[in-house]
Amino acid sequence: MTNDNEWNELQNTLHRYVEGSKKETARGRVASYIPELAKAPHDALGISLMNGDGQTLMAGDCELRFTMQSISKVFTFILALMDRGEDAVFAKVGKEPTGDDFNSMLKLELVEPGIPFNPFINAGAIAITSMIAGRDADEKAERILQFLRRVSGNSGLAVKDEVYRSEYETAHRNRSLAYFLKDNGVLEDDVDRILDVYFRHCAVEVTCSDVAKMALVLAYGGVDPISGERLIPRRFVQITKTFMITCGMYNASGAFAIEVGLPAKSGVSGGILTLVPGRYGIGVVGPALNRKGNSVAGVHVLQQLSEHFDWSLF
Ligand SMILES: NC(=O)CC[C@H](N)C(=O)O
Repeated sequence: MTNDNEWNELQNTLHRYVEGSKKETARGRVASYIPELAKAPHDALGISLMNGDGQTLMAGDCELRFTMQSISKVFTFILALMDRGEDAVFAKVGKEPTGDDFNSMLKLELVEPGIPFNPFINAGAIAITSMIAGRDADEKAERILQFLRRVSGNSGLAVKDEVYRSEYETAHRNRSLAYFLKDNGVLEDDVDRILDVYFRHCAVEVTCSDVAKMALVLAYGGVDPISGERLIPRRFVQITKTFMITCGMYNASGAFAIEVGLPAKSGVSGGILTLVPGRYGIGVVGPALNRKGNSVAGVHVLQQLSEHFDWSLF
């Protein structure tokens, strides 16, 4: 299928696929361990898909606003690589999946030298946040926000205060992880300051189209295909997309690689960032999650689309 034909067919079928996957939301539950997230609509499902000409297709509840949560980890990781370089980053986080839940601390104690297995589990992302350059928490958070605005092309992106506060007040597990990391010598700064920046970047509010645009830059190897500007070094995009395949859907990454076969990153607000290399950036939202913390209907619709359009890389 040529890309034009595929785009036309997507235009004709996207609504049908989203409608067909909506009933899957009944099999999931909206995250409530961050109390503010529990307010999200249980039965929503939306998708936005952007091509290299900047054309966008949208279907379902794509106007829904949600916080990035773990999707932000993709970009803090890239920013840490850009700030510190590969060697410094990989001195503090590993390159392997864990097979454990995203907020697990099991392997930090069990496996020497006690550094997080990868940058996309919570422990790894907290370590990465501590590497972002900046004089203080405000400057670090601001640099992350500016980077997200740049990649999304949306200068209006901002932190949703209610979600930030809600997580700040209830993140006992993340605090335990952070103190454990501090004790293992992984964190460079004060625990509370690092967590403050971490909660802020998790609480950046977006729509599916913002996520699709961010994904598009990764789909084009770090170049914004609309402006032609290189935003991220190619090597760092390659590393990031590899992690998206092996760890992006947490301990469901293997199943996702088999069923969908695309680099992806999910968040507990129900968002998924994924991409078809050299073609599309895709943003999905469906707040009802499966047991592993991934959008149940979001994964379903991507599975259907990948099968229909033969998108799997494998
Ligand atoms: N899986 C996620 O999206 C987790 C992000 C969330 N802010 C947390 O730290 O728990």
